[in-house]
Amino acid sequence: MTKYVNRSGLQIAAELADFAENKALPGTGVAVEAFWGGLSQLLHRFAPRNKDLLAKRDAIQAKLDDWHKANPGPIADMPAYQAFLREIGYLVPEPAPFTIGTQNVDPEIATMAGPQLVVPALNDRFVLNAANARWGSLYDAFYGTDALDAPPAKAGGYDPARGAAVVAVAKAFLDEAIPLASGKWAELGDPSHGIALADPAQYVGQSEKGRLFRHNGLHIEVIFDPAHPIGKDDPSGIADVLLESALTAIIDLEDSVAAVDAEDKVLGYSNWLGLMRGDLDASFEKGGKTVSRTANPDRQYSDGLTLPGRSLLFVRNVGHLMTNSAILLPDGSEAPEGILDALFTSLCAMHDLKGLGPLRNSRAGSIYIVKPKMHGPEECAFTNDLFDAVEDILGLDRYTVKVGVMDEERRTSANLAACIHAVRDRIVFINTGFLDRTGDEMHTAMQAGPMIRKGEMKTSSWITAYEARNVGIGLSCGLSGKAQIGKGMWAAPDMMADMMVQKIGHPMTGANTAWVPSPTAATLHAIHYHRCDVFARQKEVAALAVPGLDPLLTIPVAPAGHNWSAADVAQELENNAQGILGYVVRWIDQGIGCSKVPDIHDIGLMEDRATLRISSQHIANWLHHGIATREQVDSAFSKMAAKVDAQNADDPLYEKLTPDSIAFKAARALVFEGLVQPNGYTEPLLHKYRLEKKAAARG
Ligand SMILES: CC(=O)SCCNC(=O)CCNC(=O)[C@H](O)C(C)(C)COP(=O)(O)OP(=O)(O)OC[C@H]1O[C@@H](n2cnc3c(N)ncnc32)[C@H](O)[C@@H]1OP(=O)(O)O
Ligand SMILES: O=CC(=O)O
Ligand SMILES: [Mg+2]
Repeated sequence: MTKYVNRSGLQIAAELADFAENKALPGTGVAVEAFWGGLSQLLHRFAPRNKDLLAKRDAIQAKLDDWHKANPGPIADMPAYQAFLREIGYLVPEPAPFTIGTQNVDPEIATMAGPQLVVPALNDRFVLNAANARWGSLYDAFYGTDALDAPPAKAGGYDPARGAAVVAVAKAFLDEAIPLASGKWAELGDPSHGIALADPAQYVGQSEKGRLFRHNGLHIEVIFDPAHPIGKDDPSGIADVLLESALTAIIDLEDSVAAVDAEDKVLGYSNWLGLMRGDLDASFEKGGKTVSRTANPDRQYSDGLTLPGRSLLFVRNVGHLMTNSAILLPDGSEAPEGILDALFTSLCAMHDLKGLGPLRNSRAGSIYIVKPKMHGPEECAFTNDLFDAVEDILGLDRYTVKVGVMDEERRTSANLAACIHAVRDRIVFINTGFLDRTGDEMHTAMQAGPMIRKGEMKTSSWITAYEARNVGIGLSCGLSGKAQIGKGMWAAPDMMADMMVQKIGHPMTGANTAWVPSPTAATLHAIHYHRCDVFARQKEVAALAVPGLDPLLTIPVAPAGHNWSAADVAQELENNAQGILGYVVRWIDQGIGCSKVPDIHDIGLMEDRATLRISSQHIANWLHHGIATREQVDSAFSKMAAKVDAQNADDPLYEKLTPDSIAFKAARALVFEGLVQPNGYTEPLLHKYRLEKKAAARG
């Protein structure tokens, strides 16, 4: 049972009060009483408005459901459909042309182009790794992944044949990014005689063993060390090639975490505080040894040049939907979690702004918050007002708190310019969160008919229009040079060869960042920003026509006469059921919010709340429209439960899925109650069953 203490009329979980009063507030200049008083007023002012916005979502969805019931199937009369959407306030008027006015933005966001890493906030080992992923070894990234087109490493230590292939491909990359005046990097001899570059201006400086170069705004450090095991066999003593990789990273309190109560929230906030101070550390067992990890210092080069040693960090708050028992309002109800996140994560970031710890995050003096799952401009305006109020409580200058708007709900995509306008003086990114967006696409048109298969979504017309509109509208609102236009996650963490082929498509669209799931993926994806000059590309893309609403609003309902075979249906159900079970069992039983789960083809896919939203809504949709029966769905769940058990056989903490296990019930509920989940979200059921599991574990 949560123990509460009373502060300014609120019931605050004791561990959260302790965190605030003894860890987060000291040094910030914000007095304890003023903080709790401010929070009390903040909740008084914003909790009812938050509730109204959620009620509006439900009211709109109910009208959409009725409309689709009356007009089943794909949209036959687009003008009539759009008129209806305007009438119910789903589509709102476009703002007059405008340019965002955001100030004090760090260059990693405004003027540089490179990968963005996302990491679950509750995992200290991973978040430190993410902060340090600003620089990554290209040799390691090729050696350890299928991005290298060479036979796998032979067992038993370093494989020299694979190593040679790594060196060859890394040097070929150097020939592309920092060509020599004559010859190839593979032919470079003793570097002490100097390295003549085709463009000498690319040389930036040197460190003890490294030579530092720059291309397309990104740094490359070539390490020369003839005493190193790799360098000693290299004709010029090159031991490694380091790439500036994850320019920015998002410490995620949302899609990738399981945070259901004060205990979990305090863990997430503590890790964020440690990162903002620069004194977070983590110890863990790896390869039979205890490893300690801390945040890397900045990097020093000749002539006093200092480069950031860490990714510039954002924190992703939760959206407007959930409440959390960490704080109870005077009427005993739970406080909206997004309001808590806004205040607590901003407070923690003051340790960075005030330089209270050993390291700095934002050199420009900003706090970077990603806000997910907002539906339309009114909800963006709510966030803007909320951040104003947070700044007032904490004594921060107006617009210190910046916002990244996830374009991941359909009502936001359809009114994107108005959404940007609502936060125009604090916006630092728009990003296509296509995973949540796909879930919302399905739920919005749930009543229209059976959806196309999950695998076909990525090529359907709405998603193409959505991606292109996001860039086009972002450019027309003046984001280039001031803010990020971002692309979504590469959700196949082990498929790096495919990523190398496909993900260059992201910078080519004019996006100056895109999400990657791991530091290794960040280093490999960085290559794409050497191959594509994004800011030049943005100028070309700005001249292209932006797709209109018609393709965006074309719903992915299967045309009449679809004829999926019994085998197609079984495969679709089993694939979704496997993803759901594999993800949910670790979420509910172990509190792991992001997992790599093998799909039906045994490809490990990143699963999180957003991919769960897709899979659960897809089955719910096919069930609702009679493409599958309850019995078929249950049989897919039973079959896949055995498979998921086998996949987890090596995990000593794993508990098998049985019909009575809480995790299995949660997975079934996500599908069988999927139709009535708000906007098809997974959080309400995930939280309910995780809390049940935690209570059961406490006895
Ligand atoms: C829809 C959306 O919202 S997408 C955004 C949310 N998704 C995410 O944030 C994905 C983040 N990624 C992850 O959580 C993980 O990469 C997973 C779950 C996909 C795979 O995790 P694992 O199976 O443990 O990965 P794997 O075994 O290949 O690698 C683990 C190593 O990589 C590191 N690593 C993996 N992912 C990350 C990451 N995102 N950030 C930092 N380090 C990471 C780990 O620290 C670990 O290294 P260590 O042993 O030195 O500490
Ligand atoms: O948050 C990202 C998404 O794709 O959803
Ligand atoms: Mg999302």
